[in-house]
Amino acid sequence: MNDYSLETHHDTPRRELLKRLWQDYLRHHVGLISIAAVLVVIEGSALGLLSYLVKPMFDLVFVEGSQSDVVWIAMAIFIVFTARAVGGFGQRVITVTVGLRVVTGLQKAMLSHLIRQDSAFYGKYSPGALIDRVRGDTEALKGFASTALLNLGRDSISLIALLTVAFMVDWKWALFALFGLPLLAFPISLLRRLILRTTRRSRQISSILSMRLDEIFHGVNAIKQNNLEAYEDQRFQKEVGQFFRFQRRSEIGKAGMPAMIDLVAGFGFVAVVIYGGQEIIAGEKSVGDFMSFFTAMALIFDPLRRLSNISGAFQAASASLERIYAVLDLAPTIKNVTAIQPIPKDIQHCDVVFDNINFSYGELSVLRGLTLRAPAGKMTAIVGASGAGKSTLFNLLTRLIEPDSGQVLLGDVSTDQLNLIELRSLFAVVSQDSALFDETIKQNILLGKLEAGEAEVNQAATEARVMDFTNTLPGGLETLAGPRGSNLSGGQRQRVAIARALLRDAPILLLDEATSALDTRTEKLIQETLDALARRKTTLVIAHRLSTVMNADVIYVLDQGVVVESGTHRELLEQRGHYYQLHSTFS
Ligand SMILES: Nc1ncnc2c1ncn2[C@@H]1O[C@H](COP(=O)(O)OP(=O)(O)OP(=O)(O)O)[C@@H](O)[C@H]1O
Repeated sequence: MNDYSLETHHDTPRRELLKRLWQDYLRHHVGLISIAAVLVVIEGSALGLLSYLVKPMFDLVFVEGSQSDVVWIAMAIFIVFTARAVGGFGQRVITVTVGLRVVTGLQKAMLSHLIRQDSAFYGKYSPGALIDRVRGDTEALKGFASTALLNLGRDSISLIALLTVAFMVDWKWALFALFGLPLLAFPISLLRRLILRTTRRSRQISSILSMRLDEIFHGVNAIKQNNLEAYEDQRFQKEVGQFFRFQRRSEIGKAGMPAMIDLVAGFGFVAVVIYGGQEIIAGEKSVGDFMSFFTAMALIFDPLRRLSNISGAFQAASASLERIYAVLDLAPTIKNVTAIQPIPKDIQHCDVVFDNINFSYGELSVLRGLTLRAPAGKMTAIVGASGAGKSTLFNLLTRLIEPDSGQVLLGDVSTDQLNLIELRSLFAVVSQDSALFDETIKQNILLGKLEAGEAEVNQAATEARVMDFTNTLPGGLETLAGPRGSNLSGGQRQRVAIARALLRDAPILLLDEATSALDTRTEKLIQETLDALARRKTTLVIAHRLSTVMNADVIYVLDQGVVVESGTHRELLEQRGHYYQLHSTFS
């Protein structure tokens, strides 16, 4: 049983995550990374060379006053700076490019993975929370990839070069300056744990915030009509407060690392000034020695601070990486079997059969041993009280969900033996939720058949009475439908969805309350089109308004997940049972 969990597994070693990231994404950019590595060496060594040049500058130029040495030292310093500029620029461009490619690659992979998840998964996670994973977590990773990795290469090389110079000048001074660093191991490991823990929590809360915003913006009218502004405000403020607290603790942890390095550096410097100062006074060391050493040490602590920062940034990034791989590791339950059966050639002559279906949403039993047959090329209606399980039948047919037991058949082939894409291409669906996108009305219709020509679109739009209202719009069919079709009325949205289904021209038509939002006149006109279509296609209709199903060849009445009656309109009325009661109530 798939529980569709996106919980992260904190016991997965973070090294494993990095290894996967390398194999899946970074490995492909190994050429660019190698060039960046060379540039890193150039940029990183420049600081070492610079501090090395301080010694001749002091001893030969400032102390001895040698004019001839000024020129080569100045030239050398210029070359060092130029090399550093070129290396730094090239390295940055490459690292940022690789970072962006990794992040956009992850975003693409996450979306194509998520879009193929079972629809039950979307019942568990809100759009806002998923948007936050795809955008927020990958962005968090990008911050690490492009700045931290950039520093990692350059600063490690700088550190090595500068340490070499410091030890070359005087190894004892160098040890004095650095003696406190090993003492930092323990507090730093504590800080790293703090950062990881707090970042994990702040990423979780960030998902909740995105979900909340998504709900608020989608439901803004309901919020206003129910005077819920203050309630939503307070709830959001409380959650933002939590986010603030965890994020701040994480940032404090990150800031703590370089601060500790600074503190230890201070003690080291004091020790060198006292000890080295004595040696210079005694004439054992030159001022140039001291200045060269001092420059190297002063320059060491900058990269060292940044490197210690990386460790914190890595902890933060790994919290996002865990969340990204939790998505990429999720496997859908509804997928193709290994031995796929071909779609029956005579699909238009195949009955649609639900054979002894049991289905439940978790604990809620929805269908209980339901059996019904929708004859090929005929119109079958399914009626019954709200919540009886009618729409669930359509979801089973299109394999958005799977039965707990029993079979859905097309002719004598079980739908779970067919290729999912081929199976779904057999249906044109108009559902209660006529999903429209923020594109033009025409583009929304075209989603039924992307390759359709102008004439086909116009015909579908005319038959679905879309033209009736687009003719009065300045943009006509090119008018934008707005986010989720919000620029159109409920009835207009339904007409666009019907036009899309007509254009699709699939062998099986599924209409779930397809005309419920239309005025009586338009409904009657569209009903004629749909009735004509139903004569050529296998059609299943769900409707509360019984007037729309009176002409159906067979009507099934559902009650609490089972078929309680079936027959034509006339036969069912004569039975004086459930259908008769429904009919009397609504007419
Ligand atoms: N995604 C879901 N998760 C959990 N329960 C669900 C889900 N979708 C539907 N249900 C439940 O399953 C039952 C059947 O729902 P279904 O949508 O099939 O009913 P219906 O007969 O089409 O109702 P209506 O006429 O109101 O559209 C209902 O009790 C509903 O609450």
